[in-house]
Amino acid sequence: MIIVADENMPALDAMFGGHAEIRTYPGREIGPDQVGDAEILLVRSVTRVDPALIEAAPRLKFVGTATIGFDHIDTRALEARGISWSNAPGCNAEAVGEYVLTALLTLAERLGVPLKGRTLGVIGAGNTGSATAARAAALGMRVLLNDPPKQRGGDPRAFVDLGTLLTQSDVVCCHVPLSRQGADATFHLLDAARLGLMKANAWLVNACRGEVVDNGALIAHKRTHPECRLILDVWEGEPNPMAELVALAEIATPHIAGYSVEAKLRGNWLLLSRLGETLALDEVPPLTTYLPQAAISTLGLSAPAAQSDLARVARLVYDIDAQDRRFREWSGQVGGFDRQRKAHLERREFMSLTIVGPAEQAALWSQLGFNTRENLHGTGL
Ligand SMILES: NC(=O)C1=CN([C@@H]2O[C@H](COP(=O)(O)OP(=O)(O)OC[C@H]3O[C@@H](n4cnc5c(N)ncnc54)[C@H](O)[C@@H]3O)[C@@H](O)[C@H]2O)C=CC1
Ligand SMILES: O=C(O)C(=O)[C@H](O)COP(=O)(O)O
Repeated sequence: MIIVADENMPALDAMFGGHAEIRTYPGREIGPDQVGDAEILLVRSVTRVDPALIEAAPRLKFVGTATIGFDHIDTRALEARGISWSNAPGCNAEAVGEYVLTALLTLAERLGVPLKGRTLGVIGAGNTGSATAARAAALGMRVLLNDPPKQRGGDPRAFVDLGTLLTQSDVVCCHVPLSRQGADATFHLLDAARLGLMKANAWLVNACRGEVVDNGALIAHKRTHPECRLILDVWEGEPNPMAELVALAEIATPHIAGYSVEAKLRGNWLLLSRLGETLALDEVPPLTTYLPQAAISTLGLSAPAAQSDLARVARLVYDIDAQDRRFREWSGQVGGFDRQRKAHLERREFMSLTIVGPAEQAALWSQLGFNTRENLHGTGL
């Protein structure tokens, strides 16, 4: 069995090595010339699985993308050839929720504002949107959800229309897939007119796909609404984002909101689970088999944490300021965006850190995603 895979997928040998021959390439370079005898193709979001690639792979049985988004895959062309495919739903939901939470806490600290009592609007209440919503609610934020497909499907949560969300939210977070057709198409969902509905000092977070927000219109909006704050992880025209927009963002990162160690391994592992029969696996080892020990695993708190303490702890796990600085240093250099992604700061999920602290805040830490156990003495470690 021959597997062609993106070289940026971790633990490929540990997971698939015993069952197949693995050939790896940089994701953007996987094309017709690399897949001639591939039976399984494992990719991430930067490989375009289009008709030309599919035609060049006569032995292809399965395409797996270790991501949630699959706008880079021509699923109709695969289905027409009878090739099965899978994405990895939910693999990076916690990572994205934690990225957004860390970014919000960091920006709030810079501006000296409380988050509690503010309204956060989530556009797209699926896995990543729900993970973000849960953390915002734990901070005491009022959460609004907009998701017409889920609302039509009978999801019992309370939803609002997009106009209501945009006019009422202090923070607007985008968590939709990129789609270009149909009633729910998201390409330029936030165009000039919709950006104009936001409060003048609203914060906008885009951690889904750059093209969901009209980046040119966003630049114009920010120029006329300097109080608006931007947290941007994704960009139109990746890997060449508009330098002007990078400079206007408060927090700018190179499409790594979903890049925790756990999320990347989970994405591969979900594909391994899908391939059990094809690879004749007796069993799929649990994900923990592949997880390294976190460098810092326990943190003791001697007093209830204020918002500034939450920010410090979040950044102990993931130093988003450092990621932002690095991105700006490299921004504009040829190949800089992809180099930044490859050399992104290693980041564990909050669950890798056990918080030992006052009992009254155990529920808060747990809702934010951390591991918790009560401080038995009530006064610290
Ligand atoms: N920056 C990063 O590293 C990451 C980016 N993403 C992006 O975020 C997207 C969302 O990820 P998940 O939450 O895991 O996907 P999901 O499929 O669980 O949720 C997406 C939600 O958006 C809703 N939706 C679709 N069209 C909509 C519209 N027009 N308006 C409002 N809601 C709409 C869907 O009904 C669904 O509930 C992915 O498709 C991917 O493009 C995901 C993970 C990491
Ligand atoms: O899951 C998704 O969808 C994402 O956006 C990925 O986290 C992006 O990572 P790469 O696939 O581009 O490495």
